[in-house]
Amino acid sequence: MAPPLPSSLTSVAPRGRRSFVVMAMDAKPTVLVAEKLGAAGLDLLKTFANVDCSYNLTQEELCTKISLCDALIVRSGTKVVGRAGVGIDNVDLSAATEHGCLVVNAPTANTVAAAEHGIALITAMARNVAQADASVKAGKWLRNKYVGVSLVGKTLAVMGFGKVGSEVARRAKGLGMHVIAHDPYAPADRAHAIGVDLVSFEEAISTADFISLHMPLTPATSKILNDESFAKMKKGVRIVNVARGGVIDEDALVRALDAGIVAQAALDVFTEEPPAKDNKLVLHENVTATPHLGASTTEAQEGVAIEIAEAVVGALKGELAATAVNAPMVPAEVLSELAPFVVVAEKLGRLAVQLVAGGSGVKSVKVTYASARAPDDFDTRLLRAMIIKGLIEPISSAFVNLVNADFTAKQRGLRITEERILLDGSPENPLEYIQVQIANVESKFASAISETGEVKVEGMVKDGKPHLTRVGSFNVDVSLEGSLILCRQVDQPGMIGKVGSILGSENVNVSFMSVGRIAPRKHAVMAIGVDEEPKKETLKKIGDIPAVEEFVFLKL
Ligand SMILES: NC(=O)C1=CN([C@@H]2O[C@H](COP(=O)(O)OP(=O)(O)OC[C@H]3O[C@@H](n4cnc5c(N)ncnc54)[C@H](O)[C@@H]3O)[C@@H](O)[C@H]2O)C=CC1
Ligand SMILES: O=C(O)C(=O)COP(=O)(O)O
Repeated sequence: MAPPLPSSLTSVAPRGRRSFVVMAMDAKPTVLVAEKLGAAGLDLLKTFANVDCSYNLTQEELCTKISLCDALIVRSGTKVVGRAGVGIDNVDLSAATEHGCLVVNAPTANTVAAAEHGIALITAMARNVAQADASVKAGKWLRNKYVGVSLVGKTLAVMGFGKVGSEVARRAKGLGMHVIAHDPYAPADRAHAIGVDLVSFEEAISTADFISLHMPLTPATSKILNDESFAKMKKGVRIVNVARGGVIDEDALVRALDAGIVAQAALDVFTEEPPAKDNKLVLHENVTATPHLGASTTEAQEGVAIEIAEAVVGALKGELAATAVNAPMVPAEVLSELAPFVVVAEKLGRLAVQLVAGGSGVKSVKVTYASARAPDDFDTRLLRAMIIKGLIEPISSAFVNLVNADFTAKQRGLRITEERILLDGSPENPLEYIQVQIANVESKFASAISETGEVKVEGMVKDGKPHLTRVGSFNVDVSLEGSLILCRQVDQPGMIGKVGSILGSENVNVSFMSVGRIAPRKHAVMAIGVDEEPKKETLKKIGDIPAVEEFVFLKL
């Protein structure tokens, strides 16, 4: 599991309301399990949370209950988040993302079960097992009617060479089938390693005796088997679907079955589940149907229950779930390495936006990462999300986290451009410094405007702590903790003492102080870290010191 991150990063509860997967660290969280989940997973959840198992809820009941819960676990029968299975097509991901709600799934524990069911359907279909069984039970003995076809030497096209598809391919090889696969995104060497050739869509569907579907349902795969594709298939082809009903145009399949293009189909999934009683496909004599049983083995359900329970508990504890569907996957090593920079990133965002006085709005932000690492070795998504959080939260009621940062920025018309500066030095350290610049704005603190006209702040990690190292064109060095007073003054002796004594007399503790200047006896910028927020009158006293030209108070 990934190490805990600062809770500001992983917390996915919109302010003032509880959410599906939320870090309510104060009380024991409540997990609503809305569909049947294996006992092992429930036990695991109970070690950490209150578990409410409420099945068959109406939409209204579900909505009422969700508002009181911290996490929700569903399977495929629910329209609404931890998905105890692979397919997340029953979760409105954009709505979840928009509300900063983390969606996690259990992507691996039912893979073998789904692959085994695919193989079961291929073999059962080839030998008419379901139809023959029904006829024997009806008192018939139709040995000639149910002559089947052999699998050995036949070509199987696996459409979607992912987790399930590759396991089906491996098993079909064991049955003596010639296996080809179509998957525009799968690495060819992974296919070659098990003796499978990756081919084009056209080649796969036109040369196969059996076609087995294992791709996710996406806009690109919706009804990918349709009248046009059936027309290109070998007469007598057999189709298996344990992926999602929507990848087949079901009316077109009925037509292809009636026309004899498709000899048989074996379907575990349907566009509408359960299908209507008079569904022509289900009732077709050459179709074998199962009620979405791909993941339904005792072993898979136990595995899925544990996988989702671990993911939900991890998310509730503030760990970034490795199986998060709508947040960038950040490997554990990268997470722990970047953790201190995550704080710098958020604080720089907060500082930069508080320095803005007006102008054409905060629209264009440039982030520069200076690192000795090659750009390919350095993933900035996490840092970018935190800068966005820092930029947006002080000026809005929005709650920004890793899940919804990019979305929220886009929605607010905030354009973030990223640049990397490749430094000489040791790539062991992921990052030297981060710089945040906001263009086309005026600043409350004129000295924060750089030579090129942007509000500019720069920070780095020193001794594991976040530091502000540059404001505008002034170098400073102040730890980014508590709050900050930035003050520009004429560079002359006694200034630190004067400001320090005003703060001291008002019982405001100074945690850090640093002065940066362009040249001796000209202008200097003093950065003062304070533990308490000074009263307005105290700040006014600082402003009234004759040598002080401008100052600003900033909350970190
Ligand atoms: N019937 C059941 O109970 C179960 C169904 N499933 C379903 O099986 C499907 C596959 O699951 P996994 O293998 O775990 O997913 P996966 O993500 O590991 O594999 C999907 C593969 O499809 C490929 N793909 C995407 N677009 C494609 C396209 N246009 N043409 C061809 N390939 C394309 C991807 O590159 C990927 O390799 C999913 O739809 C999942 O929901 C999974 C488990 C149980
Ligand atoms: O994991 C998947 O994608 C499945 O289709 C399994 O669905 P289920 O959890 O059995 O309702």
